[in-house]
Amino acid sequence: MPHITVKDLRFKYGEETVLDGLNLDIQRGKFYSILGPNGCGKTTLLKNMLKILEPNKNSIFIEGNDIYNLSTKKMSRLVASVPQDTSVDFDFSVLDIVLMGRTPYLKSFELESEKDLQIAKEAMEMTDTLRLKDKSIKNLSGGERQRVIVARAIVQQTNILLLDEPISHLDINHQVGLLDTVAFLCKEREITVSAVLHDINMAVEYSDYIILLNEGCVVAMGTPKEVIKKEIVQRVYKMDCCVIENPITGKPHVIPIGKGRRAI
Ligand SMILES: Nc1ncnc2c1ncn2[C@@H]1O[C@H](COP(=O)(O)OP(=O)(O)OP(=O)(O)O)[C@@H](O)[C@H]1O
Repeated sequence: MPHITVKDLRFKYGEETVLDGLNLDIQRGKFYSILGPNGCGKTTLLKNMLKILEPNKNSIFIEGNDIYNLSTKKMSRLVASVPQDTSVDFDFSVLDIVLMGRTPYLKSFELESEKDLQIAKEAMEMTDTLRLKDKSIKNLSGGERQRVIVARAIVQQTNILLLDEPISHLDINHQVGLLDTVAFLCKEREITVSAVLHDINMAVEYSDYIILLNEGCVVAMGTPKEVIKKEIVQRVYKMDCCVIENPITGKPHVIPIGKGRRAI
């Protein structure tokens, strides 16, 4: 059975159709990247999978259970997420923010245990945020804050991780570090990952499968080699490009050709 099934998912904001009958089978322990041009519905899809937006009955199933019928508490033990906007209004320390990921496991007013602190410490080491633990979340850079919110999602210890542009604020070293961590969780702990990414080449290197969306529909889904082809990328992103083979990994590598780029 797929870990997550999306069946004919349709979603409208008012009269505007944004998701137009999506079908996906997402397998356990695999890394899926969700790609597609701005406004094609990637975040809306993730928000439906998280029940931040209310999906229709019989349209999203986790381990065979219709999420329509799952409580918020049950959902928070099944799915952790990193939103696109990681800004936090409250003046909490980084450690407090990370520990919030343990809330689904605590009773009302119960304090975190030594084990919770240990889980938080491990996640902070994985995301290179431990040295920030006593700082206020309000005083972090965008990239530091993004890594803290990833740590919070990791401590939730769910089998599903949904990430919305998790590397958008990170320098290249932390981009690779973060995707390495997520890929490690995927492989070693059998966590299912769906990450919205804009960097096609990063997605190719880290994903088992790519889901390519356009105008609320799945245009292609498959391995990076199956999906990242010149004709498909040019058509969906409406731009000229060439796709070469990455000399190190043998995977497809997209080189965009802007109007200002000259051939040698
Ligand atoms: N709250 C909202 N109310 C009305 N329309 C919305 C709302 N949120 C998003 N939309 C519209 O829905 C469409 C899909 O938005 P969504 O955020 O899912 O796209 P996306 O693929 O994640 O885009 P991006 O790559 O720019 O983040 C867009 O046309 C957007 O303008």
